[in-house]
Amino acid sequence: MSNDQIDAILEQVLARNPGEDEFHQAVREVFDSLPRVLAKRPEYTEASILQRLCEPERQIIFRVPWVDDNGRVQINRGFRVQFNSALGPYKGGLRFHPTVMLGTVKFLGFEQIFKNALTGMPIGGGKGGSDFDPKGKSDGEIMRFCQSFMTELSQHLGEYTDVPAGDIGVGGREIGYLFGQYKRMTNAYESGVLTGKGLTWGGSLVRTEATGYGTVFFARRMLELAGRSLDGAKVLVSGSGNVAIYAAEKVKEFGGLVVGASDSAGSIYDPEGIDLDLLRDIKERRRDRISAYADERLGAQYRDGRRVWSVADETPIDVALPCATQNEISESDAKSLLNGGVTAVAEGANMPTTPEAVRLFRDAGVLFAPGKAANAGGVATSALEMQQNASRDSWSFEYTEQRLSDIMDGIHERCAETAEEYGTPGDYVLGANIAGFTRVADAMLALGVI
Ligand SMILES: NC(=O)c1ccc[n+]([C@@H]2O[C@H](COP(=O)([O-])OP(=O)(O)OC[C@H]3O[C@@H](n4cnc5c(N)ncnc54)[C@H](O)[C@@H]3O)[C@@H](O)[C@H]2O)c1
Repeated sequence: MSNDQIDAILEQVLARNPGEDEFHQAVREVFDSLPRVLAKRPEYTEASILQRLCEPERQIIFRVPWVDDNGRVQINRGFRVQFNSALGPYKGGLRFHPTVMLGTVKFLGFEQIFKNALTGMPIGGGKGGSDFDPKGKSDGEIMRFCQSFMTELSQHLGEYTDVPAGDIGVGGREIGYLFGQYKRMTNAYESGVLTGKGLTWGGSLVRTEATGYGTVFFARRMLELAGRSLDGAKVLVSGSGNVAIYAAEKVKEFGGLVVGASDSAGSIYDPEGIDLDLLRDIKERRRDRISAYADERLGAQYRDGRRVWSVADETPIDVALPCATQNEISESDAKSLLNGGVTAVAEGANMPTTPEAVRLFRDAGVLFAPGKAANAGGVATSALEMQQNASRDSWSFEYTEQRLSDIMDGIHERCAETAEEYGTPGDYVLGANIAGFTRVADAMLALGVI
């Protein structure tokens, strides 16, 4: 397939999905990596694999009515995009955040197809969520919302059909309420229908830590191959949620110093290294803003409205781990990081680096691990949770963490080898896109035109 033909398909995808900028960005980024593989494998073009990949198998949009603590009826919108099931049941998280719209869910679902393929496990790609904002809601409101959301969604799920998990705004508490309502709606204790469950009711050890830990396992391997290490490295982590906290924890275990973190209101700089117990207490228990950290920790600064990457304007930084949300490293943030001496970036979040920033990093020779490879540890451990549920078993922390570490090394090898095979050694973006794409495309070819 020529570059012109690829561009023409891209134009069709953009025209068919107007206004979905993040979805456009995700598709464009994958397409950019594909000319060489499409030239080598004409059967993908003959079977219209690209066009089929960009059209979700099913998209569900539904009303979510619920009653708030003042007795008022509230309405939110729910989504589930079942994108591609060539490799297994749809698998991907649910995001509850006021910015969620169809294009957000489609971008995340599209990324998820390739990420899940890269893990080597039998899982397809999907994603869901709602524009519901959990911030400032009571437990009762969260529960009523989750119950209403699941009342509709339950019709479309099943351990062999579609298996959601958490994402931004959906943690253990929400998964509990969602699972409870699913159980009630179906009169079945179908553990394998949701992952991220509590440890006493079917969850897997290490699932909570998996995305953050996995990102750091990937970064460690990438640095190792370049003759470097996390030991003694100065690191910035964005966000202070699930992925950020456990990424920071693993960096510390490997001898790195995490000096910055953030939330959507601002960032903190702590030259002595972030006190993770304090951060976790503020974020996980008190559900407070990150500014509280600087109030309670001597020597730490709070930077209202500023991204954590601005810390690199003041002190040298070796590694950046964006773990908050999409497009959170702009071109000027990338310049700050480069001026601060950053040599490696690993994406814990999905698509956190804008295309302009990715270009700057690649031109500067920064080791760059794209999210669909670096943050695949979460979904991989979800697949391990499904395995444990299917065999009515539960594994130890050490065993599960070792499996996660092996899976991340495997993903790293797959990306590195593919980049090498296609003549761009060290290009993890191209390696991840092609390795993920070929695994799904081959399965789609085998399954016929469906
Ligand atoms: N949880 C998982 O297993 C998992 C797996 C793969 C990828 N991811 C991705 O990782 C990212 C974080 O997810 P999470 O599960 O940690 O969610 P979370 O809700 O636990 O945490 C999100 C964090 O990001 C911060 N944040 C949100 N919007 C922001 C903004 N505009 N600017 C700065 N900070 C902002 C929040 O304050 C919070 O600290 C998302 O991109 C998600 O899709 C999560």
